[in-house]
Amino acid sequence: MSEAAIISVRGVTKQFTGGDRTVTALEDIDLSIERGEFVSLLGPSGCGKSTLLRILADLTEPTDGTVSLNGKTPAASRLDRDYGMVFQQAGLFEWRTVQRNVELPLQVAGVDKSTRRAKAHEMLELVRLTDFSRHFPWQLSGGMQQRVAIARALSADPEILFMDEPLGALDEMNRERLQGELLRIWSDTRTTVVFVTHSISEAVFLSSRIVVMSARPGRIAASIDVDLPYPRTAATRTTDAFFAKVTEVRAALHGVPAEQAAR
Ligand SMILES: Nc1ncnc2c1ncn2[C@@H]1O[C@H](COP(=O)(O)OP(=O)(O)OP(=O)(O)O)[C@@H](O)[C@H]1O
Repeated sequence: MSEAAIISVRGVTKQFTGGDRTVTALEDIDLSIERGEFVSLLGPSGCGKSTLLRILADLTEPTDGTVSLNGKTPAASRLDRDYGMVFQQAGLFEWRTVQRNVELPLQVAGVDKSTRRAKAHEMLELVRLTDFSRHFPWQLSGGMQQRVAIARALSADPEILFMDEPLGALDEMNRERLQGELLRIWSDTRTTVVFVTHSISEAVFLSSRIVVMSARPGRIAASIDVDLPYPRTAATRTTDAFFAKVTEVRAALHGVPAEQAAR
C-alpha cells in the first residue's frame, strides 16, 4: 500500500444474512486510491459495487477487514466532512430552492448565513447554474438536478467525492454532456472521485483508473490505468486509443486478457 493513499481498503468482506441465508457480497477486497485519482468501480449487476461504496461512505460496515479514509475510520471521516456523496437520484428537497439545497450541508454544519450563501454561489458557478439559484428542483431537468446534487456534495469542500451511478437515470445525450462537466469539475477541484458505473464507455471516458469487479462474491478482477490524456472531449470518444481501452476493459470484465480478446 502506498503511503500517499487517501483511501485504503484491506481484506474487506461483506456478508448479508437474512433468515437462514447468507449472501457474500464482497470477498477479501484490497484497494488503495491515491489523492486526486478518478477511480471507477465497474462490474456486472450485483457484484457489490454499491456495497463497497457504502462501506467507504460509512453507510454500512464490513463484516471483516478495515477501511481508512484520510488516515481515519469512515465514521470519523464523515464527521470531519472529508467526503461528499451523489446518488442516482438527485435527492433534492423539493421545498427548498436550488440555492438553499446547496447550502444545506453547510447549514447542518452550523456555518453562518453569509458564508454559506457565498459558498453556495461559488458552487453554483462551478456547475454553471447560477441563473437557476431561485428555482425549485421540480423546475429543473434531470441533468440540472444532478448538477445541483454535485454542487451540494461539494459545498463543504470535501477531499473525496463518492458517486453511485450519478448519471444512470439520464438519457444518452445528457449523460455524455454531464460526463464532460464532471471532468471539468474534477479538474477544477482536484477532488478524489470514486465512481460506480455499469457502463464501460463511461468508465473509460472519465477515469484515470478502472477497478473491474467480478460477479458474486465481488472481488477485484483487474485494475486498469486509463492513460488517455486529459482534458478529454467529445473527440476523445472517437480515437483509436479510446476504442482500444474499451476493448481492454470489456475483456477484463469477461475475464479474458486483452491480447487474447483481440485475436
Ligand atoms: N441490504 C442488503 N441485504 C441483503 N443483501 C444485500 C443488501 N444489499 C446488497 N445485497 C446483496 O449484495 C450483492 C451486491 O449488491 P450491490 O448492490 O452492492 O451490487 P452492485 O454491483 O452495486 O449492483 P447494481 O449494479 O445492480 O447496483 C447483491 O447480491 C445484493 O442482492
